[in-house]
Amino acid sequence: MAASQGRDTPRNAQRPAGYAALHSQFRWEVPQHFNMAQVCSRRWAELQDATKRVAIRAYSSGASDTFYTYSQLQEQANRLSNALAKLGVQRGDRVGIVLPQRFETAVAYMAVLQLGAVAMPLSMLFGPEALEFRLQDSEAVVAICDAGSLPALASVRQTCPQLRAVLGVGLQDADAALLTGPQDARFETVLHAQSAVFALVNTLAEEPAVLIYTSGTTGNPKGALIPHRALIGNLSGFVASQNWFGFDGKKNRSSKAVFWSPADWAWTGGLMDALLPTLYFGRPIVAYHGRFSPQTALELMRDCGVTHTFLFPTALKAMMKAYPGTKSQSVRQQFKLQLDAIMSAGEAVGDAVFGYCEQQLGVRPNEMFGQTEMNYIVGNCNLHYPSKPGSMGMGYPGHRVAVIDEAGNECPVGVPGDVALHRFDVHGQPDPIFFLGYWKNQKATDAKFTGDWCRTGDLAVRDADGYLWYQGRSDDVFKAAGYRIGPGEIENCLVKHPAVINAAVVPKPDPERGALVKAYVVIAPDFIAACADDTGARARLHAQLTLDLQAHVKGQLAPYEYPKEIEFVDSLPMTTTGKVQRRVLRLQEEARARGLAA
Ligand SMILES: Nc1ncnc2c1ncn2[C@@H]1O[C@H](COP(=O)(O)OP(=O)(O)OP(=O)(O)O)[C@@H](O)[C@H]1O
Repeated sequence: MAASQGRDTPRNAQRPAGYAALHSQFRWEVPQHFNMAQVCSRRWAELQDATKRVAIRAYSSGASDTFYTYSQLQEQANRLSNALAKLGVQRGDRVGIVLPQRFETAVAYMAVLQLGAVAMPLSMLFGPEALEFRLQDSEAVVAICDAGSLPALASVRQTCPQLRAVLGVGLQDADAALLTGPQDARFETVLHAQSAVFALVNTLAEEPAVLIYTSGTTGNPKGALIPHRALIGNLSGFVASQNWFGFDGKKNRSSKAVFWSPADWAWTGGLMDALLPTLYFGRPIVAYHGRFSPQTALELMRDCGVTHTFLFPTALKAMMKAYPGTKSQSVRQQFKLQLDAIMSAGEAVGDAVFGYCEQQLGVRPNEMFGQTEMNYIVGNCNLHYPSKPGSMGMGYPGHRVAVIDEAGNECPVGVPGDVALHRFDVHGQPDPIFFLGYWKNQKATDAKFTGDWCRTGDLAVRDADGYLWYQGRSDDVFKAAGYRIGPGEIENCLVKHPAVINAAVVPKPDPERGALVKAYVVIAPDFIAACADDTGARARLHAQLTLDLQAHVKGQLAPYEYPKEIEFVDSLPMTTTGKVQRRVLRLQEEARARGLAA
């Protein structure tokens, strides 16, 4: 694949002048003692306006919203910290938090963190097996859940003997019957009985704060242990990707920044890129835990006056198909949106989604790239170095990011290699964003590093301006007839076709070519509606679409990139974080090939 094919970058161009200055002026300031809860809640709760300063706005579509202030957040967190301490939770102990976006979730994080314990986010979508694996692996001593997650949690109670107590938020009497352990209790009852005063444990910046399991896109999830200082490491990227998050003095927008993201607060994107940085800046974040739909998302942003957001590519793709906009009115006008910044990450954004944000949502998006282990390291900042559609941007200030080869040497412009982050910034200071290591897995931690470079396992090429262009995960990139294929580019091209909602490209084993390019495609409902109950018509639609999509890709990409085979499916296998699990499809192809050979 030609590395910077079709990208209109003059070969002799320089990095934008502002970018170099941002890097050289930037200095990390990491105090010896630092606690995420101190900076995200306590310091705001001590201010005079704490009883008016909104921390969480709980959005209820159609009904009236509930506003929670920083004062309430801190008071409830203090009560919960006292309760946890009474349950014997100590500095360094893990506490599972299986809650959706709601006020009590923020309370739980603040309480665990200010106690010096380690918060372990767990998704509401986890079934018993997923919960059991993480609770056992982490040896969590307490879990905080709500009625939605309690049944799954209760079903694995017996096999997690180290779990001393389960605290249930907002339970009805019927739910509460599932609280069977001697120390299990309703969250509200426990908090009510505790003092509202708690002295924060003055943790070291280096101490563990969060144990977060990777999404398992490529294999078994690994527990990444994140220290308190990682929040500081995230901030330069957060501020830049949110177009200065209201701190652009000229526009004086700081007093109206309202944040929202549909990203689950139980994964890195939701916790470290949304909830915690918003609270760090003392601004309100909207909490909504209904099902995501493009309509609800747009209405929520309208009703709450959301100015800043993180929308993952899958969500933007769904919005793009449901609300393409009209010639006379953009989606921004239709919903009276006030967006100042859109950050998007988790998967490649691609120029189709990029164009949608710009033309329909009225904001040039900032793609960001990072991972649980070292989040928010690369991206764009439209106020200082404008996004290029399809590029994931450059290392954010304070992060020395490069594309390296197997030996750990930087690759020349246009040559693909591993995206890697150096342990030290350009001034030789340690980069605070790094995780501490994988939980109980030193071997995997060591394998991540080549000298001082930490490899992300993602491939990219750098253009002459220094922007990085995503090529795919090392595990997802494959060879077909001798050509290197990055699935992202082909998938991006497929979703530009009006009939396609989502697509995943994987290798199909082929005796002659080694592999051929195969696409799994989800068709937009409008296209299927006409032949829903007619299998003959559906087969004809598939045959016609196969030809159309092949021609569509051939017309835009290199000839060897078009999918030789297309399979139409109702949905793609996804992680709970909304990422396509190509691995599952690849394994399916391999199994089918073995079946044929047998
Ligand atoms: N802008 C982006 N473009 C392409 N891919 C991205 C982008 N941002 C993040 N990613 C992908 O998401 C990954 C980080 O996701 P996360 O840390 O949640 O775990 P995971 O890598 O999906 O799970 P696992 O390590 O268990 O397979 C990155 O390594 C990268 O593959």
